[in-house]
Amino acid sequence: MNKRIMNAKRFMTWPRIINGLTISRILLGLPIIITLKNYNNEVFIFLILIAGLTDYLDGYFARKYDHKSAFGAKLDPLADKILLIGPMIWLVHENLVPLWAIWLIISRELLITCWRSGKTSGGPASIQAKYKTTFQFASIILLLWPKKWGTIYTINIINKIGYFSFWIALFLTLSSAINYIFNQKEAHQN
Ligand SMILES: O=P(O)(O)OC[C@H](O)CO
Repeated sequence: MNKRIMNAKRFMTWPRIINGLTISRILLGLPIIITLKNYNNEVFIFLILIAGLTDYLDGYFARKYDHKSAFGAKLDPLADKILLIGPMIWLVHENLVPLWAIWLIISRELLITCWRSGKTSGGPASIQAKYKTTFQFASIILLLWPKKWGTIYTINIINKIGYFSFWIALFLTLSSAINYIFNQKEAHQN
């Protein structure tokens, strides 16, 4: 086999691919903010969906190839937070959600990051927290749905579903934090 291909294969180990996917999600945070600032919501949706895909794939590969690690358990939720905090602040900027709700979410995310940093296991994400992140993603996407992608009527409905999802996300954000802190055995390793 060609030496270069062999070297590339040796470099592309599963832990590197998994962490690479997670880090790419962090890096997507900046272009995502720039697209929002430029009101380019079409590209924003495209980028955030790619970020969502990396979130799915890093977890999928970690489970499939049994490469779960404490480092990965800490990095993966942190990447989600770094990615989503920008669009959440943007929701306030656009008067789509109240400032106090985003303050609660950001405070919770900082608190749980601090809690997780002290865990030797990495404090793997609970199922409830995974739903929380899914609802955060979904509400951001639906609230910032491009105006060109539908009629006034359909956009209005999409935005309303997004607004409703946002409150579910807030509820899950707070309740999952309470479960982490008071019921730590419920956390799942996946
Ligand atoms: O609530 P956390 O900090 O456990 O984060 C959950 C992750 O974002 C799920 O992928």
